[in-house]
Amino acid sequence: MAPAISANKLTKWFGEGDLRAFAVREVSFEAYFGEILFIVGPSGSGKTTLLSMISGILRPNSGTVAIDGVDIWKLASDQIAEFRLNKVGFVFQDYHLFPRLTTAENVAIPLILKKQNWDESIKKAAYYLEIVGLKNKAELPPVKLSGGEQQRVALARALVSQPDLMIFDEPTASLDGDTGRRIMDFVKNNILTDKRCILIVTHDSRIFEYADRMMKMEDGKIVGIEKGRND
Ligand SMILES: Nc1ncnc2c1ncn2[C@@H]1O[C@H](COP(=O)(O)OP(=O)(O)OP(=O)(O)O)[C@@H](O)[C@H]1O
Repeated sequence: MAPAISANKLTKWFGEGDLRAFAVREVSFEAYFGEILFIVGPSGSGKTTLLSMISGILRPNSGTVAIDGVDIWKLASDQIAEFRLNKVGFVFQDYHLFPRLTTAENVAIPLILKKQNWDESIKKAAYYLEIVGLKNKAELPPVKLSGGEQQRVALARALVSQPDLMIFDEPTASLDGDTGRRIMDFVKNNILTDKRCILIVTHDSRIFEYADRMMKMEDGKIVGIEKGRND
């Protein structure tokens, strides 16, 4: 089986000439199905830039990234968009929920984008809301939900496409310690499968115990990969 992610000498710079600054330099690593890999490192060390290249958002200047054996930056741009929609589930730090839509409609968005039937999409959204324990909140707008509940709506929305790769950007930053741990317990027990790889960028040391491995970045480079404390 191919690794979930295989990055080879991924490099991204911004600016040209004297102003050229490297955000990510020749980063190579593999991540595997069935693991939770944390990416940690100081602000500005290149974590978001790296995630953006892995998930088909930002084209590298050089290097390659294969997701489940597919070299994504060799795909045509419409295929890259399809890859993003089908293979990657994003959970953003501030959830990115649409305030005027109900919780179920928010979760259904990826299906609507894939031109699936509205009623079917809402039905599937209800199913994933049940998985994240929010079955009875389907009709509410996000503003009526707590921070932890909104985080779970974002999770449900990332799950509806059945992605192989789930990417969480600071998933617990705005949550209290208990809620953060509940979310991470949920991710570990209900979302991680042996066919899924979860990548988490975080500064939150309260959740480091959930990492199978931790990759540390500094100044655009990987300076260490160690086994996490997760057993
Ligand atoms: N669009 C851009 N244009 C110019 N420079 C950029 C751009 N995006 C990122 N950078 C620079 O690249 C470097 C890495 O940024 P990046 O956002 O990847 O770091 P990070 O580790 O995710 O930081 P944080 O933890 O603060 O989110 C930084 O020096 C940043 O200023």
